[in-house]
Amino acid sequence: MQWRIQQQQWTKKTEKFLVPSVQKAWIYKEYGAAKDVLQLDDGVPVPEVKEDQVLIKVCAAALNPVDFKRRQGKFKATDSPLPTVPGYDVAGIVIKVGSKVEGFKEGDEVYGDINEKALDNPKQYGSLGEYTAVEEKLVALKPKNLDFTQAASLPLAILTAYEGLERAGFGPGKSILVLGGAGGVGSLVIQLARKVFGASTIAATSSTGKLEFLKSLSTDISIDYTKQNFEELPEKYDVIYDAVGQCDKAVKAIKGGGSVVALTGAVTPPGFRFVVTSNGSVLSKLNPYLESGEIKPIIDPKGSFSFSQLVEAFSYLETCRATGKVVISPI
Ligand SMILES: NC(=O)C1=CN([C@@H]2O[C@H](COP(=O)(O)OP(=O)(O)OC[C@H]3O[C@@H](n4cnc5c(N)ncnc54)[C@H](OP(=O)(O)O)[C@@H]3O)[C@@H](O)[C@H]2O)C=CC1
Ligand SMILES: CC[C@H]1OC(C)=C(O)C1=O
Repeated sequence: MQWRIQQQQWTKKTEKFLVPSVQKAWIYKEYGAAKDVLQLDDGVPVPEVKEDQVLIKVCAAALNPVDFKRRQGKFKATDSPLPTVPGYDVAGIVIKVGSKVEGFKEGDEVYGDINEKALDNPKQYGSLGEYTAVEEKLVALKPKNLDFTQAASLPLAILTAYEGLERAGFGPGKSILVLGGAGGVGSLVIQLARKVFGASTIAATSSTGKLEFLKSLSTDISIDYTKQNFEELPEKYDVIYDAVGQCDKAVKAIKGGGSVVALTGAVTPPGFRFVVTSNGSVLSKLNPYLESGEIKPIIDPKGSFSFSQLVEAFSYLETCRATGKVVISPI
């Protein structure tokens, strides 16, 4: 039976929303390729709201590589049970709050990464559905100047960018090289390094066609990796932020005492790995930079993909050629 909310029913006085018991969501019941395992199901249960959670009517959701790596079974040892509704990044409207929620009310427009630990028992019911439940500590009020598509593009990537720079001890007057500067995380590392952390010099790598994009993000040095090997160039850096998986080369390009943030791939000392922790308070702390326009969300030039185009969207993300973020909107 096709189940849909014909319209949100609420009374202006109480602003109560009717919460359905089932929803339309993308699911996979086994690990595998997007075209083989993703199904659009209109009978998926709407998750119960726990006392510290809010229920969000999803307006937009962004894709991350962790979504496809998880669906491929790369983290099955610590995954939640199948079937899975994928999706970490969400932007939407709070329609129900748990009994102990203090920071949000029904009708609030919010955004966040719904999984506190990306790989440790991520939620079974993710953001690629009409509704998702998430702890209030993991979400923040949506920046006033951003639409839901722009807001959904940010959480996991900007939290990763910020946490990696913090862990590396990056700060004013320091130099950084960003490997993968055109990607979802890299494009935010460049912006945060400049606007929040006070970098002296920012370099980044990309292919030929994205060099101008890197410069638009404020890089001082834009390296075309199809023509030059960064590790063979004379410049050395206080921090190298590796969003590609080139830690073995990066350790040859740091200054004495420098560090390499290794998001993916093998880690060579003094490089280090971390797995992003979701945190609504960090998003709130960054909101002024977003609302002032100092930090800008980057949506891939293909634009957002519709809810029904999820398989195409993952196929594109899995080429590892996306510029900025791949977003699913509207939902
Ligand atoms: N440890 C953690 O907590 C986290 C880890 N990650 C991981 O970090 C990696 C990056 O994530 P994300 O930014 O979302 O990925 P994206 O899919 O957004 O990255 C795509 C970008 O990568 C660039 N790229 C690909 N190969 C190279 C290369 N050899 N040199 C320079 N740039 C390159 C592409 O530019 P071009 O087309 O010019 O090559 C493209 O713009 C992923 O492996 C992801 O799994 C992400 C978030 C958290
Ligand atoms: C081990 C890094 C893993 O964690 C996240 C969030 C990714 O995208 C990864 O590849």
